[in-house]
Amino acid sequence: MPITIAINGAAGRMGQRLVALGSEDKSLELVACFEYSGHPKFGQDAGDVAGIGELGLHLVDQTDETYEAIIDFSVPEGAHAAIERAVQAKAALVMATTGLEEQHKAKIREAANVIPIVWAPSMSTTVNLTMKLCEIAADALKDIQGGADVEIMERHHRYKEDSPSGTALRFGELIANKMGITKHIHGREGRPGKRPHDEIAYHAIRTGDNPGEHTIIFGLLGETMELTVRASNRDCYASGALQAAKFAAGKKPGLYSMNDVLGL
Ligand SMILES: NC(=O)C1=CN([C@@H]2O[C@H](COP(=O)(O)OP(=O)(O)OC[C@H]3O[C@@H](n4cnc5c(N)ncnc54)[C@H](O)[C@@H]3O)[C@@H](O)[C@H]2O)C=CC1
Ligand SMILES: O=C(O)C1=N[C@H](C(=O)O)C[C@H](O)C1
Repeated sequence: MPITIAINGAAGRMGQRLVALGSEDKSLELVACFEYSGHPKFGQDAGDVAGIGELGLHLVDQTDETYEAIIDFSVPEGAHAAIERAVQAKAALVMATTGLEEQHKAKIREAANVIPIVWAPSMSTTVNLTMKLCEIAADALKDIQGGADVEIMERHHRYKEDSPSGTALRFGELIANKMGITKHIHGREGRPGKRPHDEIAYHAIRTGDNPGEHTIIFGLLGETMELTVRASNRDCYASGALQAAKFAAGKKPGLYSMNDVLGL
């Protein structure tokens, strides 16, 4: 039997790719497409909006359908609604929205007591693999003579609302934990003076339609290592989220990561 899924934020850039890929996947059945009622395409057929032709599923803000998993790519308020929907439906939740505030994060942790939740700032396989590689690098370089400076650059499309990306922040958190770094700064201007070692700096670039790239720089005296991971379109995130929904449906309550989903 296919796993029944719902998508929250279904008319968005990511939502449309989830509708397209989710409706093609024979192991899944797309049963609900949620959207904000003020969206200009609210009420329209979700397949038409996604550019794949009529699916017979409309963009709604409520439904009588039951589903085993809900995938959220929306905004913080939408994420809040998705958590409530998942708890009410006793469904698994895939939480992909970034830029969440502490109140939303606390709500996710609380909900994980009653439902299974996969929560990750990036559902991409190569991004999660690069995170592992960065942890290895950070561990190896933490005590290197002369020190290793870590800086994180990310590039995204002009429409992105949060900065730096959730993925950049996660890279920084993982590296900081390994290297014992406590200071996180965002860009530099004026005369900040000599760079302290105990610092990770984030640089966020917003141009055009870039679907996302991250470069993590480990700068030593005499040599530099850079790890770059780059999406060429959004399907790496959408297919990862669908894989996460299959993984989580029917699992016991708890918080799961993409490492759990991907077996990394
Ligand atoms: N974890 C991951 O792998 C990835 C995460 N993201 C994150 O996903 C989020 C969405 O990204 P995009 O699709 O590019 O944004 P988008 O702005 O194109 O789509 C967001 C959609 O959510 C809808 N929405 C707003 N309020 C809502 C509500 N209360 N209930 C349901 N839907 C609501 C909007 O109308 C819009 O259609 C962002 O936070 C982004 O950073 C994006 C790509 C990958
Ligand atoms: O908004 C986006 O587009 C993306 N957001 C996520 C993030 O903030 O990390 C993931 C990906 O980089 C695309």
